[in-house]
Order: sequence, then structure tokens, then C-alpha cells
Amino acid sequence: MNQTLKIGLVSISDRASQGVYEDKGLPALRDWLKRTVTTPLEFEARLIADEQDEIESTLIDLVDYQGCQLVLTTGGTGPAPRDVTPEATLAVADRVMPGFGEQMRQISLAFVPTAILSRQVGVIRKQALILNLPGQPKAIAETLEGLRDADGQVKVPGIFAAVPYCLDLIGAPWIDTDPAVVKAFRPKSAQRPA
Ligand SMILES: Nc1ncnc2c1ncn2[C@@H]1O[C@H](COP(=O)(O)OP(=O)(O)OP(=O)(O)O)[C@@H](O)[C@H]1O
Ligand SMILES: Nc1nc2c(c(=O)[nH]1)N[C@H]1C(S)=C(S)[C@@H](COP(=O)(O)O)O[C@H]1N2
Repeated sequence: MNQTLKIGLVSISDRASQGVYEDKGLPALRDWLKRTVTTPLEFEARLIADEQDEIESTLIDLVDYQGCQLVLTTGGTGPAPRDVTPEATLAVADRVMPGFGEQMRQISLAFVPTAILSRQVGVIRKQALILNLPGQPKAIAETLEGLRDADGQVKVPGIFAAVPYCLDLIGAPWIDTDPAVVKAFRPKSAQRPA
């Protein structure tokens, strides 16, 4: 039996948190994960404003008190004065994982030239991997899943391909993915017999 992976989902948006528009971040994150991860999942979701203190306390609560092993944020990664998600994420980090931000910007350039405006970061805090995704709801699937050509061949791998092995290395529960969405990559030595 696979253990349940506990995932924190954080939508960071001034307007969605005030009810000016409907939040599409949390449903997009939840739907994508449900159709991709084939092992048991449990979610803790939060919708908050672009306030650095609130983002930091939410991340600390999800990791330290709720026991999440993976936390995905959406929103607040751009250059506008109220975009402070990367600062809050770095403030609670034990270690930075620069490859995630680099790869997300690389993937996103295949979709929009403004990809370089996202300052998104990936970090580890205690037992958890925390990843910032851009706020555009469509950017969630784009960055996690990557880009395919018309024949369905992967042109740019999404970052989620590296998440299962990263979770193994930090002691989180084993997860499997549907290869039709994302093929998880693990080195041979880390694979389980089929
Ligand atoms: N949680 C969300 N739900 C629905 N749409 C969103 C959400 N977050 C962002 N968007 C959409 O993506 C666009 C770009 O996102 P961005 O994070 O830059 O928003 P913003 O301009 O900082 O505003 P806000 O923080 O009020 O959402 C927004 O203008 C909005 O159309
Ligand atoms: N995959 C993807 N990445 C993207 C985008 C997008 O639409 N798709 N939008 C870009 C834009 S326009 C901005 S300003 C930055 C930061 O967005 P955020 O402030 O909503 O996090 O993400 C960028 N990265």
C-alpha cells in the first residue's frame, strides 16, 4: 500500500481572495494533480492575499503543523510591487532548488514571451518541497506538464517529471504518475519493480 502524500495548495491573489473574481487557481491545481498522480493524495487548500507575512505563515502552517510534503503556490511571482511570493518562499526556506525556477521559465517561454517576468522559486523546508507557479490559471498545467508537439511527443518536459524522485530523496511518500500526462523520471537505481 502506498502512503498518502499530503499536498498544500496556496492560491495567492488579492482579487480572488477579496471575491472580486472567482478563484480558479485552487481548482486548477487540484484537478491537474488528481488527473496526474495515481497514488493516494490528500489536500490542504488556502486562498490568501498578496501579503508577505500571510504567505510565510501559511507556508509554515502547511509544512510544520499540517505535515504537507509538497506545497504548490500559484500567483504573485511577477515584478509588480505586490508580487511577493518568491520573497516569502525564500524567507521560510532551508534550501533553494534553483533548477525548478530555471526549468519553469524555460518551459513557459514556449507559451509566452513574458515568461521571464516570473521570479518563481523552488525550495525545501523541513520535509517539504515548495514550488511557486505563476498566477495565470493556464500556467499551472503548462509548467507542471510541459509542452508536446502535435503527435503528443514531449518537446519540453514539465517540472513535475522531477517531483516524484525529489520527494523520494527528502523522505516523502512514493508517488506514481499517469505517463500520458507526465512521465515521472527516476534513475534506474531508484525505480520499483513493476
Ligand atoms: N486565483 C486566480 N483566479 C482566477 N484568475 C486569476 C487568479 N490569479 C490570477 N488570475 C488571472 O491571471 C492574471 C495574472 O495574474 P497575476 O497573479 O499577475 O494577478 P494580479 O494582477 O497580481 O492580480 P490579483 O493578485 O488580484 O489576482 C490576472 O489578471 C487574472 O486574470
Ligand atoms: N506558463 C506560463 N508562464 C507564465 C505566464 C503564462 O501565461 N504561462 N505568464 C507570465 C506573466 S505575464 C507574468 S507577469 C509572470 C508572473 O505571473 P504572476 O505574478 O501571476 O505569478 O508569469 C509569467 N509566466
